[in-house]
Amino acid sequence: MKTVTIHTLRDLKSRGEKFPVITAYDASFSRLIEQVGIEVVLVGDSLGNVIQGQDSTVPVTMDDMAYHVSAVRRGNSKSLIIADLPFMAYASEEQAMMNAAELMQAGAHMVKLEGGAWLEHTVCLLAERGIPVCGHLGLTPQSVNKLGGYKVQGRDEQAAEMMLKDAKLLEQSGIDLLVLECVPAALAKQISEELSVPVIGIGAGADTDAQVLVIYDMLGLSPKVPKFSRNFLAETGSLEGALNAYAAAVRDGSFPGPEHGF
Ligand SMILES: Nc1nc(=O)c2c([nH]1)NC[C@@H]1CN(c3ccc(C(=O)N[C@@H](CCC(=O)O)C(=O)O)cc3)CN21
Ligand SMILES: CC(C)C(=O)C(=O)O
Ligand SMILES: [Mg+2]
Repeated sequence: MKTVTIHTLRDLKSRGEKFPVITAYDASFSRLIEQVGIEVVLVGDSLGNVIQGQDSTVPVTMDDMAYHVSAVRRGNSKSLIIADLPFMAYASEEQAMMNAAELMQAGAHMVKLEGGAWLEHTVCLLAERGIPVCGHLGLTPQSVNKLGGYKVQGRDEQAAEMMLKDAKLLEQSGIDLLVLECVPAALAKQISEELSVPVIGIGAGADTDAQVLVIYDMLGLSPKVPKFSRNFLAETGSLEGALNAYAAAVRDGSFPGPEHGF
């Protein structure tokens, strides 16, 4: 695999080629991900759940994120590395710039933040300063206490319109990628079609430009695997086989199936 940049991903979208994204938190999995040629690695704040055993991503700190980003970067010199800015690390524009800089200096190529219109100016500031940004709409787990649980978002017409508007505003502000989590497939399809930046889905149907899964979920290691995931280790019997099968299934459109969506 050639070194992946944001331009590689735009080219894939313009050619209609779907690409896989997967989370990693350490150098060993990150090396395997490079070996099988998965274009994008997300150092997700889901590490709160799967590494630390927390019941949400809210307890995850900047120190936690920087530690795992540096490990993932050391294991992989080809994939594009996205790092989640954790809970309250981008509450103000000043904090967003300081903390994004820290994750970029730890080895990330892009930062991700959860939210819509309120992030308009933050995204502009980061983009202007040379930091690529990934947006995240739909189920935004850092707001679980406000949302009242891990629930599908954008079900009624008003919420769907709002999400489309937020997506367009984030694109105008300068995001280079967008994650849509737990949204109805038809809405994710529409947003993917109307944006020129690649849209990555999780529990968002088959018609986004890319898919992402938490690596421990697709290896069957998580105690509570969300319904949008699939156990690729059980199907293949090796870590390398599981990652290869996931990448192939995303690229040929066979994952996700209708049973993985809302
Ligand atoms: N291991 C793990 N996997 C994830 O995908 C994940 C994390 N952790 N932590 C951060 C967020 C939280 N996420 C979650 C967690 C639970 C559900 C869940 O229970 N979903 C229900 C559907 C709810 C509904 O129907 O409204 C499901 O049955 O999958 C979804 C996303 C996704 N992210
Ligand atoms: C589930 C993905 C999109 C994420 O944000 C994470 O792993 O933290
Ligand atoms: Mg996250």
